[in-house]
Amino acid sequence: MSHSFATLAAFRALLASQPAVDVAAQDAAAARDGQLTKPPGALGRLEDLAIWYRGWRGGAANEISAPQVIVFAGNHGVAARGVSAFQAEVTAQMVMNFQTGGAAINQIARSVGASLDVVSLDLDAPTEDFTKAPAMDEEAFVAALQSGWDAVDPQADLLVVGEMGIANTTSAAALACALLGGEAADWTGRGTGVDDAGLSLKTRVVAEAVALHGGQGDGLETLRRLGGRELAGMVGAIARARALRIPVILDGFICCAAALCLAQSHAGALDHAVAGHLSAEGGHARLLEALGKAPLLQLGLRLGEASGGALAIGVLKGAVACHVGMATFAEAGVSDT
Ligand SMILES: Cc1cc2ncn([C@H]3O[C@H](COP(=O)(O)O)[C@@H](O)[C@H]3O)c2cc1C
Ligand SMILES: O=C(O)c1cccnc1
Repeated sequence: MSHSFATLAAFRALLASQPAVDVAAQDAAAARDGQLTKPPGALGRLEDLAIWYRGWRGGAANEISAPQVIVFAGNHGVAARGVSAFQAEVTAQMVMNFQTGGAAINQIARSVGASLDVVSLDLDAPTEDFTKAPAMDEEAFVAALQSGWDAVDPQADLLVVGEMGIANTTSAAALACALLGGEAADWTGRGTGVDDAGLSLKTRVVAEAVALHGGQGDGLETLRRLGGRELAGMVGAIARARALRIPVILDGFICCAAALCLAQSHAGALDHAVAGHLSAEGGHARLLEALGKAPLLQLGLRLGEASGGALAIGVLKGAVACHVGMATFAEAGVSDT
């Protein structure tokens, strides 16, 4: 079942009626986990992951065979302030690179057996510079949420969302600072690699943006003001995955900043999501702590493009494969003491 929502109020209403975890499926998975041929707890977090995954999928126990990766692309008015080490044209150029298979995410998605969709969101119409005005009006914001909602494949059994958008670590830092407090400097990192002068300019820009838009509304309203189309696209997709009972792996700092907006508007809206990795971008560790999510991987990545989340597909596949395929002590004739 798909929905279109003409207004933000309609999207909020959908969020209020999302499915909960299937407790019976979760309990059955926990019971099965206890009977598998291994010392109790010996598969560590893989055991919790498998139980969590089965709880959200419900129904028959299957291995993960149809993971979907979606990369949303958008352009930011604030890029004109010089907050990135790269120019805004790179967003569209990288979309071409995704389409011809030349980016990191193309290789990673293929290596873990995931499909890859790239959703380009009005690259010719950057959002407003949010140091001067809200990034998006409601119409643009809702359209981006809807694009994310529509991009999820109902046949997928796992979703990873990520982004491409020059200057979007500035947007992510402003969102985290506005919603979680602290100083702009606590949340502002080097992104694509700005130098010291660039970092201090970027920190001032984040502070200006938070002074203008902080405390003006809940997570979704803050996302409209300080976010971007690709961040809103990720939020729409995470919400649609919940409606379809598709578990989600979050990517790095930018993805988690977008996800934070959803969680701050609707408590529990990320219960069907895990954190794929800890990014090297300053602020991600604190952001994950606020989300209450421990990362699956820590590889020093600071790329975005869903790359860290997609790498974590392999971990989740391994967890579910063990859960589904292992013999129980009784089946294998292995003594359980
Ligand atoms: C060639 C290239 C490929 C990328 N792939 C992801 N990003 C990442 O860098 C950007 C965020 O950093 P900032 O806020 O400093 O602009 C985003 O587009 C993010 O996806 C890239 C950036 C570049 C330059
Ligand atoms: O963690 C991320 O999402 C990230 C970090 C730096 C640049 N682009 C993305």
